[in-house]
Amino acid sequence: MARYTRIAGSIALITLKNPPVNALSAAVRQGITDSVGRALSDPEVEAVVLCGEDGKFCGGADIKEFARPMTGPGLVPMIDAIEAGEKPVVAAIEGVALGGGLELALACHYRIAHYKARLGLPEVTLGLIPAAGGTQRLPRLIGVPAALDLITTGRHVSAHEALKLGIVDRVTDRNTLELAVEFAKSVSGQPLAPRRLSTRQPSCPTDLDSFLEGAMLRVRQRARGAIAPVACVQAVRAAATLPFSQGMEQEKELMASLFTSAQARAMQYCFFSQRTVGRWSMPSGARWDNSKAQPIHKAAVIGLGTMGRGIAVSLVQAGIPVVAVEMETKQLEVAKHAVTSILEREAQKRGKEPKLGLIHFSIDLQDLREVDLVIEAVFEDMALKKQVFRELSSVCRPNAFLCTNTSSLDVNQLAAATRMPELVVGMHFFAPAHVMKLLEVVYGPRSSPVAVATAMQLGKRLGKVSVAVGNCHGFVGNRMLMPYMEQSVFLLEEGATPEQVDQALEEFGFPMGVFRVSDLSGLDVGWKVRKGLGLTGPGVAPGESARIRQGRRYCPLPDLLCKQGRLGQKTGKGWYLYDKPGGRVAKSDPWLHNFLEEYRSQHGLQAHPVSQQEVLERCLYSLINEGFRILEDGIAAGPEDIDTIYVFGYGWPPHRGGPMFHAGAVGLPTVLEKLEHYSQAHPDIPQLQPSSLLRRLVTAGSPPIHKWREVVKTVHSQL
Ligand SMILES: CC/C=C\CC(=O)SCCNC(=O)CCNC(=O)[C@H](O)C(C)(C)COP(=O)(O)OP(=O)(O)OC[C@H]1O[C@@H](n2cnc3c(N)ncnc32)[C@H](O)[C@@H]1OP(=O)(O)O
Repeated sequence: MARYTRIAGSIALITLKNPPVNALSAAVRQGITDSVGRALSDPEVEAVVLCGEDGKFCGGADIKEFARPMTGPGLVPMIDAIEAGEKPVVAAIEGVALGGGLELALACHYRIAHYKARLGLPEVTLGLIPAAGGTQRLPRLIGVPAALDLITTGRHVSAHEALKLGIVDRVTDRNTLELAVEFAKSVSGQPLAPRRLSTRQPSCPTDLDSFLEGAMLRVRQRARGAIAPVACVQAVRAAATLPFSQGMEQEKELMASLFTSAQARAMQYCFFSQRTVGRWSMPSGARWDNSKAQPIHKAAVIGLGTMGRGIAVSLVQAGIPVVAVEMETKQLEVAKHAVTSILEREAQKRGKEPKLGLIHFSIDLQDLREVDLVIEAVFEDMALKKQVFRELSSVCRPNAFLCTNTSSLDVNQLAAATRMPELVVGMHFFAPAHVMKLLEVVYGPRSSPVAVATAMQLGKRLGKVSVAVGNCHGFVGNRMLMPYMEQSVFLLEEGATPEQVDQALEEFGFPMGVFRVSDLSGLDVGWKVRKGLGLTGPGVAPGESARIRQGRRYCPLPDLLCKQGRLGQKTGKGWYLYDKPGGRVAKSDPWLHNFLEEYRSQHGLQAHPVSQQEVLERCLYSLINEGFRILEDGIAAGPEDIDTIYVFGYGWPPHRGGPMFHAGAVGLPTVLEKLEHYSQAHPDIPQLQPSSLLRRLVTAGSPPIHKWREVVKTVHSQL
């Protein structure tokens, strides 16, 4: 709803009231419509101030209403009435003005923002366009290039950037409402026509066509297959080339085709999943709302390789003092130089001073005595990590939280090496750790709820999307990746090329196919893991067949490439060829194609044409199947957790919701049928055998994804 009050004699104050973000629900739209009508018809009112309760202007249209039939007044007529009114309306923007919230502010004749406010049109991240006039008014206010940037990326801008761009008229560190009221009085009686954005001409680049073509190319590259960014460009083109009313018609048509699309559903599911994972729970019954996080005043990172450096940068950027530890002076100096450069570069990008004073570099573990939390990021070796945890346990305060950044090792074994195993959790960051949004918080059987709550809270402070997961090899993300990667190399044995597999995955929407990713991260990473698991190297029993391990099919191709020194981009060759070591542009490598042919003939393998459909079904359904096993095992609390991990950490296209959402969208019976088909064709690949949870869900009539937890619960209660 909206509250109407009269203040300072002649000012009508309209306050949006819909906690927590004053979203524009039907009741709020009705409240605004009624209040604006009242203010315009009251002869004693000279001007209007529009604000939001509790320091938040407006978080936009009410996303929860999107799935229901529309009721109440429409957003567009409400907004148009404000702009057309004969009394000045000033938006007092505190907190957020996002989506429909910013569109509402754009219809006001003046905008005043608190310096901490954030503004933006994030509809594209929900699979939509800003269709309450945002695509038509913003270009008319700040010009086509700047508007296109905001609309196609959905990024939020600070109040100061908004002022520079011309979105707001004033930024204040005073009481925004008081200033807005003073301002409203000062502009009362001034002509309103120039303030109505719908009447302005947008400023366009001289080469508009080529500018828009370039923009279209970029959005298509950035999010392959996503339809909303394309519609954003089309809507802004309409703003640049058509009169306002026709532009609005186009905006409406484009929105109509997006609103009910599968992509919009998927992206809105992602939005709510991100919030669902914040309400974490553990099988013990510990939850986000009954476990209290401890404050972290000072942290430490031990091991300053690529991951440790990124984690240290993340902590410093969040304003947390850090002790950064390496074992030897020489390594410490190299790391210090690298971390300082990243901090300086990142600060420059944000127009801020680097917080170099917050980081202390050391080779002395005694420097960790005062810290509240340590994140270990040493080499991925169990014996070494255990040694580090033993030392940390004796050096650190008894109540210090000890976290490991391991990507797959057993957190419980590390906990066992300490005096306080309940204070040990995994904090699995993703490279580069200061950029990637995902954090897997891994709890072992002995991790205390306080330790989990503290790691989750710290993740939030670092700006991460934190997901609490159970302890198993590879946790959630990497565990699901294993069958996916296995399928991709099996497909090479059967006749596919890396190019074909990558193309299929990239057309599905991944930014990079599996082989390009492998070249980028280095083939030796997986090689080391496989050695550790006894799948290759000295751990393999003598006489064991090259293509069978532990009784199941194994593909030695990645190991063979590693043995030849083909480790990916860093050596200039891997699955692809690069112009030099460290080169980034992947080219097809005839050597590799010959190598594959020789390998197949050596092992008596008959190559057959592999279709794009087979690539997708085998790679994606084996990954999804593992996701069902993870749910069955209680390693992830729900499908939303898995999907959030994949969208934020593994490049799963958000417009496809995440692997588990995708399974639901394809249809669980179809996924089951395909897995049955492929597992019959490949009985030596157990990962293709459908999980019992998938079977149960299909038997239960394939309920919608938000009901899966109930089926999982019945599985657990029967165990
Ligand atoms: C014709 C169509 C015209 C316009 C279309 C639109 O306006 S689409 C909506 C555009 N707006 C957005 O995309 C903003 C979405 N919200 C956010 O980005 C953040 O929630 C926000 C506002 C920055 C606040 O972040 P914070 O971290 O403080 O809170 P949190 O995200 O946990 O949200 C708190 C609860 O509010 C719910 N919520 C947030 N925004 C909306 C919304 N627009 N509609 C409905 N509900 C919203 C959110 O789900 C949380 O509730 P919970 O029950 O915990 O899930």
